[in-house]
Amino acid sequence: MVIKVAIAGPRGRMGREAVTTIINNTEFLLVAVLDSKKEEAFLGDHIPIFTSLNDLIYETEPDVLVDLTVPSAVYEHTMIALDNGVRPVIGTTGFTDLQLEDIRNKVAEKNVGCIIAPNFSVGAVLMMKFAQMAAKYLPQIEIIEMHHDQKVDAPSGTAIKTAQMINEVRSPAKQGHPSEEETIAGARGADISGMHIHSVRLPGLVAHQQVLLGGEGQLLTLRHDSFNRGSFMSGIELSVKEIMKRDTLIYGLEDIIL
Ligand SMILES: NC(=O)C1=CN([C@@H]2O[C@H](COP(=O)(O)OP(=O)(O)OC[C@H]3O[C@@H](n4cnc5c(N)ncnc54)[C@H](OP(=O)(O)O)[C@@H]3O)[C@@H](O)[C@H]2O)C=CC1
Ligand SMILES: O=C(O)C1=N[C@H](C(=O)O)C[C@H](O)C1
Repeated sequence: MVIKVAIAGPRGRMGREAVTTIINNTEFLLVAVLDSKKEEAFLGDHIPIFTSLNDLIYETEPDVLVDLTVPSAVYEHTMIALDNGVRPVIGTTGFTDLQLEDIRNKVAEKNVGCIIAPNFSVGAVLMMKFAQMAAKYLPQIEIIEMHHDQKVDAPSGTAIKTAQMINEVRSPAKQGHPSEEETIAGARGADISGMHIHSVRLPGLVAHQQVLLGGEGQLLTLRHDSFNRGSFMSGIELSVKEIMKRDTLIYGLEDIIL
């Protein structure tokens, strides 16, 4: 069975690459795209462009919605898709905890599968898993994530997910000197249960993360680099296929890759 896919955010850095990936895969049919504006009726010569997700779903009946947009739009897209029985595969980052909880409840209510993947690259998923394994033994941790300077959310979804996975094995604990003080606000980065996340934004970067785990006289560094957005495409293809078999919320690709 060919899977009917719609993509939200087709002009973006990720969306452009995802359009090509989905079109080139004979297991999928790209039925429509959702954009924030409509300068033309079609993408290429025949893929209709919509600015309303409700209209897109009504007219083209996709099985799966791949969302690669912005934090301010993705929650509404996810809820509309679930309400209409369309399975969301979400790459967009920047969800609040409350939004994630709402989506979890909506998935349970509708029995429609949904994947929220803060990072689609297998190397990044492995880095997060290795960090979780290592955190049992080296629980003093700083995460440094580095991205291109057009990214709107900080910290990255990957860094937050890494900290959440580490939190499953690490008890909350303040790190550094007990009475340390920031003389310039933000110097120690964001604090998640005592771990610190530092966000770097520079032109030329794509997506990079280091997890530093310190111990007496030693440092373990786990590092992953995405040098281009092709690194995320096999994770999108896998997610689209996998979500057709699921009816729960999958938050993080580790649950289907590892
Ligand atoms: N999970 C993963 O592996 C990865 C996730 N990401 C995440 O994916 C998202 C997109 O990243 P990136 O491609 O770099 O971002 P871009 O800013 O390049 O692309 C976002 C696109 O979404 C469009 N858009 C904005 N609002 C809407 C809307 N309401 N409906 C439809 N389209 C809309 C924008 O159009 P316009 O500019 O005209 O408003 C733009 O074309 C980010 O959240 C990023 O963090 C990125 C890489 C990998
Ligand atoms: O905005 C990006 O580029 C990326 N966003 C995701 C994130 O926030 O973790 C995934 C990857 O790091 C690229």
